Amino acid sequence: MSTSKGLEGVIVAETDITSIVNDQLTYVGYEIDELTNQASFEEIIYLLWHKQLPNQEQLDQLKKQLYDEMKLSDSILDQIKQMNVKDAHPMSILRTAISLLGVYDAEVDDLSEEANLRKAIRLQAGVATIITSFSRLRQGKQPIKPKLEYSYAENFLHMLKGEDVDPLEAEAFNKALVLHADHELNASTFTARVCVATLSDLYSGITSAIGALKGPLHGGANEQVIKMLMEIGEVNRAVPYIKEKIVNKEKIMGMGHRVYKTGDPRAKHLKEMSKKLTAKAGEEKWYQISVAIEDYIKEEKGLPANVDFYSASVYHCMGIDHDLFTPIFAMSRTSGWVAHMLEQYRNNRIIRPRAEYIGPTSQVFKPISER
Ligand SMILES: CC(=O)SCCNC(=O)CCNC(=O)[C@H](O)C(C)(C)COP(=O)(O)OP(=O)(O)OC[C@H]1O[C@@H](n2cnc3c(N)ncnc32)[C@H](O)[C@@H]1OP(=O)(O)O
Ligand SMILES: O=C([O-])CC(=O)C(=O)O
Repeated sequence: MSTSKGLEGVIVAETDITSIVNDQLTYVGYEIDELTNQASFEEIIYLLWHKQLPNQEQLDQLKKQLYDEMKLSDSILDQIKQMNVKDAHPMSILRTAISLLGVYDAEVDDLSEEANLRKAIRLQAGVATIITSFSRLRQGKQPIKPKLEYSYAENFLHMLKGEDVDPLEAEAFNKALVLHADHELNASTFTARVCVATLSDLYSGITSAIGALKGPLHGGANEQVIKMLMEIGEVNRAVPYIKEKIVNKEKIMGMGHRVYKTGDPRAKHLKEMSKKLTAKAGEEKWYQISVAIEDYIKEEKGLPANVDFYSASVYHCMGIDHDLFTPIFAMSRTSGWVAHMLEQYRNNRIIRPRAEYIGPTSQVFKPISER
């Protein structure tokens, strides 16, 4: 048996959802650049779940379904209020609240495609309401209802902030949702697929995936990036700060990728939005510090910025709390997790690799009195 640490380069599934070839990313065969510049997040949800772009009627129906499911029941809201909302990390709250949605779904164990698509809508809508309601509750404010005329991105910002939505922020946020929607067999998507390959349910799959996304080597990196930018504080401190980290053999968050070697094609879009939004907010230094880090790491270590790097300054300049950055990633990625779980159910076999045993052998058991 040969091992591949971290399963690097191992192909364990065929998929017709997302492809990464020569550092080019496509969703169902559409180039990510084209989708980012032209598509709404709702069109991406439809594309990932149905493998085709929606027509106007299909899109309107999806938007209405999402809007209808964006109202959380009082019992779920009451239980969120009972959680440790002041101190717990929002990813822990989200993981628990998504699991609760499954507790209240009568068709939780109906694994038919029709039931799974209904559950998918509840999950995709619920994740937005959970994050925004929780965020308002911990500030002592009441949750805000969605608006039918708003897009998914606009509704999230509206339900979070309780204000009219700024068009540039809505554009940036929609792009971020499109860019984070799916990414082949990343760690959280693989986790979701492993979970449902036992024929467990969709809520369990998303709950497991949120747990995997939370870590700083994966989705949790975006929160670590903003922490780093805040610690650096001024542009002239960026390079000395990074040099010290490298000397101490610490990883620079938002840099490097398992699959991309020349560059993450999503990063440039977020970089562009970071430039625009930091300028609008009069906080250009976050963009300038980010560019200084990116250039230095590229030159010194040959590592590219990944999707988590520039999303940090984008969300910061939109006034979003830093600990909500990873939940926002989860909100977008719910669309991809669902698509992959549907694919797994359609052609399922339990996922059960092997490990090579390297521990002691031929041990003789001694009763506890002799140990
Ligand atoms: C949405 C996402 O999940 S994107 C990734 C988000 N995660 C991060 O940004 C965290 C920082 N990055 C990393 O930890 C890694 O690059 C990962 C987890 C993304 C990929 O990990 P792997 O493919 O296992 O690469 P691995 O960690 O083995 O790194 C290979 C080499 O590059 C170095 N390296 C990789 N990333 C970084 C980094 N961010 N900073 C400094 N050095 C790095 C490693 O130290 C290692 O060097 P060595 O060969 O001299 O020991
Ligand atoms: O693919 C990966 O390993 C991580 C990543 O970029 C993502 O999940 O978007």
